[in-house]
Amino acid sequence: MFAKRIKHVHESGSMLGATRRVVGFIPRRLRSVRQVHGDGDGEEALRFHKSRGQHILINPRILDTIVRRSAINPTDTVLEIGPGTGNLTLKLLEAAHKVVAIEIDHRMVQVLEKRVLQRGLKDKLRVIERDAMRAPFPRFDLVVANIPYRISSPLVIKLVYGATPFRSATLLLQKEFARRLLACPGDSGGFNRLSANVKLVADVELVMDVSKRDFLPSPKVDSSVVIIRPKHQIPNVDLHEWRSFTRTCFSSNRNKTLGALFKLKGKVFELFKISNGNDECSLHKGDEVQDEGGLTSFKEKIIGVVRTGGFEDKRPAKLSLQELLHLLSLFNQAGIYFNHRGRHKIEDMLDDNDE
Ligand SMILES: C[S@@+](CC[C@H](N)C(=O)[O-])C[C@H]1O[C@@H](n2cnc3c(N)ncnc32)[C@H](O)[C@@H]1O
Repeated sequence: MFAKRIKHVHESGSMLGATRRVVGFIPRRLRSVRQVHGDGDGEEALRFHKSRGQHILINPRILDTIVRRSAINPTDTVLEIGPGTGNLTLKLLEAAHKVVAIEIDHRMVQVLEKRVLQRGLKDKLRVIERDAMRAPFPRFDLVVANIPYRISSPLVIKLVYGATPFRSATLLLQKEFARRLLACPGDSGGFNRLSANVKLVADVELVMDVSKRDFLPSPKVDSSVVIIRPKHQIPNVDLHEWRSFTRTCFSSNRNKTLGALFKLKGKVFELFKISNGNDECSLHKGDEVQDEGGLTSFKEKIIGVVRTGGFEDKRPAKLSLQELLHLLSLFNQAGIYFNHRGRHKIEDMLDDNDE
């Protein structure tokens, strides 16, 4: 109990050292913090929930860098996912025309709104109290956020494959996750389906690494800030088909060759609706192979494309985007298409396992 009531001061650079010293006494498992905001917001007893990724960024230097590197114009509307108690929000409000913040936790919204009101910035903030993965995004120019790491993958996909055009997304992410976004084919950082899907439509830049000590309570992992910028021009490919195709290629052991992957009996048919010329096969997960002769020849056709394209011995995690696109075009030329059950809504895409 002795350490369960801790006082810390938000955002005050002069108090940060003191905060760090206090934080030093917090047991690893501590999840309850009594906060006193440095800007005179009064006491707020808050229990931070690990399950909601509630790790508050307390280092003002990092907060300032995030805002500065986001290059916010005074006319911009910024979307913030998970504003928490508002340390980042207050700085965004000073730089932007408007901030739209989506926060799932009512207690956080209450603290945030109180702090914003006290600063006289209420008119610039719109809070949407919802799960960001379920809420439709409003129009925005930029995203700037220290997000809950649990939703990193679906959130990044929702942004870069979403309908709203935006300039950039500055995100504080788990370090390993950020490295995957930055990875190139063959990198030890782990080029995977997520890397391929994001790289097709966006450029990713590393801004800085952030220590776990810069948060309260301190998470178990280190973090990184990245900036994701949607590309102005993307390859001429059906994005829904591309995503289904990358699911096939990265669906099992990263080290499996494409030859072995596509040879796996049933694998090809298991995950997708596949159209084969006029002879449409609509097989879904769990379906049995009905027409052994027809499907076997179809399977051979698929393997033939992999072989004649020179991809049989190659591994998906080592293929460049150009090579992946080339393989997809070879399939299409052979009358083989990948469509994820014909589903085209972004919400459906979010079920995907990108990691
Ligand atoms: C890592 S904290 C960031 C807090 C604040 N932005 C900061 O930098 O100090 C993540 C915040 O996201 C909120 N959150 C968690 N899951 C969410 C979701 N699905 N949709 C919206 N907000 C969520 C949490 O309640 C928490 O306030």
